[in-house]
Amino acid sequence: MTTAPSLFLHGRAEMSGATLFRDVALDVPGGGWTCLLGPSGIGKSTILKLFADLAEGVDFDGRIGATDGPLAGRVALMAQDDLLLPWLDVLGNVTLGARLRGDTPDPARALDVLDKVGLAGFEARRPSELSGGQRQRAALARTLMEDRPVVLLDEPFSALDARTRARMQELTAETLSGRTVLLVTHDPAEAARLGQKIIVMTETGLRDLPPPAGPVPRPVGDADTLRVQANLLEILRKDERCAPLTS
Ligand SMILES: Nc1ncnc2c1ncn2[C@@H]1O[C@H](COP(=O)(O)OP(=O)(O)OP(=O)(O)O)[C@@H](O)[C@H]1O
Repeated sequence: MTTAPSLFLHGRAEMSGATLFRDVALDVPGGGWTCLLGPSGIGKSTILKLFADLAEGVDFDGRIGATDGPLAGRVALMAQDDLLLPWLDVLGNVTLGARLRGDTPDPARALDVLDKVGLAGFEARRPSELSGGQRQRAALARTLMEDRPVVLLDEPFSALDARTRARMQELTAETLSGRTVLLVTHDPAEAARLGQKIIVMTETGLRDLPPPAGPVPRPVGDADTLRVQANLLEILRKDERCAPLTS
């Protein structure tokens, strides 16, 4: 893996003349986890797609990229929709990135990652033969297979039961250690566990919140983590348009 760069997105976005978001100033530190929260429809997924150069139909006016040069070829995106190809089995989906790049797929590594996400024995199934949570873990496995310095995760654990979610957070934090990770989540507990930078996006801008102390993933019962989780929930429940903003 090459060095994990810092990212920036400063600007506004429109689609068909309608504003998606305005005057966002987002800075994502390199080599760690940044968590982005905010109300539904505020533009979080659009930001991930802009970084991945997959924001079809979106007019972005501003500056976006990595501080050390072009981002192209250095980004893996796990979209909100799992985007598993229905005609491929799980193993085929998980090794798809390598085949699309013209690389030799590594089925042994893919089977190891599938084992780690709890899908050992599911490699020959089609996506239609999986539950929602299993599909999401297959998509996670595909993302973890990509050896990219920048990883964008759009609600990657949203379909998982609490126990599996905690385990997948730990696996993902361990696997992506040292990479630049931008995680979109609606879950304050998840942001408090994983965020080294925590940002709430509102209609009027971005608000940085101090993260808990300690390395990620933080223990679920850690007192500082629970305090930040509660604080985040309070902030998300309030009308953010009235809250003081830092940018
Ligand atoms: N293909 C599209 N055509 C038109 N509008 C779109 C399209 N995709 C997204 N939008 C609009 O762009 C805005 C931002 O959407 P986006 O998916 O980025 O929000 P989000 O914050 O990620 O929401 P959620 O938390 O519900 O996933 C929304 O108002 C949405 O309706």
